[in-house]
Amino acid sequence: MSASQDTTSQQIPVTVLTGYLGSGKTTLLNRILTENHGQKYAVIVNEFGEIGIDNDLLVESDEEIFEMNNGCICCTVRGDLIRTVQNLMKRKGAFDAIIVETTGVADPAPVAQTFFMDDDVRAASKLDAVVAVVDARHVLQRLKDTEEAQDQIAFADVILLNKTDLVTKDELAVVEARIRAINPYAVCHHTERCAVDLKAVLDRGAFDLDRILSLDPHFLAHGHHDHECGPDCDHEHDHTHHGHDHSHDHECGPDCDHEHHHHDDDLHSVKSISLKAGDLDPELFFPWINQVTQIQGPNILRLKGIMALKGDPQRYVIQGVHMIVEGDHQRDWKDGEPRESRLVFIGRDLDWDMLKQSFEACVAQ
Ligand SMILES: Nc1nc2c(ncn2[C@@H]2O[C@H](COP(=O)(O)OP(=O)(O)OP(=O)(O)O)[C@@H](O)[C@H]2O)c(=O)[nH]1
Repeated sequence: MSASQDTTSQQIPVTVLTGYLGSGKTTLLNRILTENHGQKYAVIVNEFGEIGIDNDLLVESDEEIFEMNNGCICCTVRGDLIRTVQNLMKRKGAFDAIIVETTGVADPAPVAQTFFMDDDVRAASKLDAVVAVVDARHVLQRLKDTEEAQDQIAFADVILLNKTDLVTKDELAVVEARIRAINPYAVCHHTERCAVDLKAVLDRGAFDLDRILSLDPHFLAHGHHDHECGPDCDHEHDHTHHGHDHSHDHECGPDCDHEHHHHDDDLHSVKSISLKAGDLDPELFFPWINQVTQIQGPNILRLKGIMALKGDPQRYVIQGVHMIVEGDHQRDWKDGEPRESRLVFIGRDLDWDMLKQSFEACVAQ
């Protein structure tokens, strides 16, 4: 678990661009490539695993995905992407950053994991952020019928809620609430034809342990929201088509950091879970997080957290993708800053009660 400061400066930042078919990825890409920002981008587009037209049209190509050594099917890296990045690296200096546009129906995890997990790729490049373009007009339907649409939102650090010209203000609010229910932590911009300040999209440092918290104002904010959920609560953390339905029979109070439920009629719904505690016992916490990610890894799309470890003057930041967790010290806790441990999971079929209880068992005595 470490993030070397020395290597990061030489690593080329990589932005992974996701979004369902027709959401506006190419529109954004064209904007990035034509705006006058003085940066040179290498763009890797779309075609992973798809057969070239010159190949045998009759053969369905399997995506080339390698399991990591631990054999977990959730932890995969893409051989084709590794080779493409390696080839690009031979032309080092020719560009400042890499953008990978994934296919509209692709699960973004293997692409992100390749940058997160493959040693050679990682030495040369660093994952900057996962950006999802969402079609405001069609996303609600897509969320009902495809898991990929959920995964793309769940995985994102930055979301462009695009095609706002095709929905009313009220419809947009419903769509945004639905997106927030899947991923309350991404920064969300409303756009028409992906018109957004590119600084909001590029060079975000969302996977950079040093910057992860300072740059993302929404990250972890939800864990200590300052509203009170009342009987009329239509807050984003629980939506069903049949009215308000917290699955636990309590009423959310001001410290509610309850799990975030989603529409009943969706496929295995993605939800986010925020956990909060004071100082943790590192002897308990590290074995716990390793165990949780080993057991629940396939269902964990993203995890991020900042930990106060007993006896440790520094904030400890962790993040993960499926079973792979990475962590490092960030900076000293400031005078007067409450030493608080906060951990967020975004995933599918996560057992909130088990996670909460076992997390709280790591609290330092
Ligand atoms: N009305 C409207 N149309 C848009 C907007 N953004 C993009 N489009 C149009 O939507 C269509 C799809 O946009 P693309 O940028 O090609 O979408 P994509 O995600 O690259 O599509 P795939 O490559 O099929 O996955 C194009 O006709 C765009 O001109 C928008 O904000 N409003």
